[in-house]
Amino acid sequence: MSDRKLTIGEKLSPGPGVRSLVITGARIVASAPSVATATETADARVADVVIVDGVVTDLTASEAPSDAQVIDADGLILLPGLVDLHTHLREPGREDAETICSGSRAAAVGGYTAILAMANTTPVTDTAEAAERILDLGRACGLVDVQPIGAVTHDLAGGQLAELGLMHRSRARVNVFSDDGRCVADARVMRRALEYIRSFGGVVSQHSQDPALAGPNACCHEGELSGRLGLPGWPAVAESVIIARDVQLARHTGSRVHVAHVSTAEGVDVIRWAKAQGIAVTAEVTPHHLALTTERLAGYDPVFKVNPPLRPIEDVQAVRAALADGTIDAVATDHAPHARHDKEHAFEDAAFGMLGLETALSVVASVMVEGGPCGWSDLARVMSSAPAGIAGLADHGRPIVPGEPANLVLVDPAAAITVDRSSSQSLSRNNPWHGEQFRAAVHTTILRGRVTAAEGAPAAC
Ligand SMILES: NC(=O)N[C@@H](CC(=O)O)C(=O)O
Ligand SMILES: [Zn+2]
Ligand SMILES: [Zn+2]
Repeated sequence: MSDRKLTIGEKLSPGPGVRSLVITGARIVASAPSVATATETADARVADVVIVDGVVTDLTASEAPSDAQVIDADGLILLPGLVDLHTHLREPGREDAETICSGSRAAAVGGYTAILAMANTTPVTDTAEAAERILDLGRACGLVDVQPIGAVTHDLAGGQLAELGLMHRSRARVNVFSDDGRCVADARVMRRALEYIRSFGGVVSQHSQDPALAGPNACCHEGELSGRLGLPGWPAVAESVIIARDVQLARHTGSRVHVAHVSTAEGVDVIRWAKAQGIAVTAEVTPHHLALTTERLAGYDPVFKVNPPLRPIEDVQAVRAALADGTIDAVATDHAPHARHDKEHAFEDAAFGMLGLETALSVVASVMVEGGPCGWSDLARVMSSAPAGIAGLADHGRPIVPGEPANLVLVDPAAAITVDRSSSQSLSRNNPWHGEQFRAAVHTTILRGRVTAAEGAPAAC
């Protein structure tokens, strides 16, 4: 093994001849079982990781090829690369807000090795051709595996089913379907979609929000604060009634439902009940619903306008507890970039959504690990292995052992960082964490043995 340490520049452009990499001295963390254990010290061990041709080949540096490049990971934690079930890239249609490349750069910097691209682009991803195009653009960029999500209904209109089977049988192998941004509100349409995708083990990721209960102008959690601010409110029950309906449809059809961005204690209660019945339901929560409360809206800053809305502390506590006990399976960012001219308006007129890819790990570590109920192995479960399993991504979220693809992230648990929206890789600036300080941060991201980002800088794509 070479004793030459890499400089950042070398990490970012390893050169054509480099086929092997050694990570020395990292604490290797395996994904925990489904309930928070906070036992990361017990189930982690310090070892070296040898990677040849994109695959982990050994856990002893002495077995590394003599020309291997070295990452000194003393003091760092090595996790399986993160997987995001819920990313909005704005290509095609709104490349001023995000492209597949800029979103891929943000994902790599955020520790992600795979992201699922939501279907609400212009045009909508509702055909096999559209899905393959996203797959191909993601591959051309090459910093993260971009897996398209297919729409449930044609043009997200809620009526006619999209080309579910053709999208699944295409090169894109679409497995997750969602009309996100809109709820599949018609129970009959939802039932047909679930019946259809059951044949190939697909899943519907539902934006659970009854449109009649939520109302067309709602933009704030319905409660004391919405009354005080004079903003149209959005009741928690609009979320829980759809989750209740959908878990019954999942049971009836024998098919699989995934609850996108669950945000309420009532929603969590229904999911907990459904899981106890053995119904095939999974759920995700966003970093912002784990960390921020509705009080942030007091200044009418549109950066905090998001769908579903930020909720009161009781809901925040409920989603944290549910993530720790396995009721909520995964963290997903709902990274929703918006151009300035769509976001910088009076609160009621601004677009919904906030950035998330670059800050997710730091936020989740601060809320759930540092002083929270979880260990790093739980974080690996909820941000990597569980979402990979839900989406059916076989090469991600894997244990860090010989024979597995080297899709990895190194985390510095003691890095003091201050978020600066101007240094984001995203083309948009709607970052709700601007100015916030965090302790843990992504250090290096590795996709199939290639360093895709190091210390905040992405590799060339
Ligand atoms: N989350 C948001 O607030 N916005 C999303 C749509 C969505 O997920 O609801 C978007 O596409 O901008
Ligand atoms: Zn949504
Ligand atoms: Zn979304």
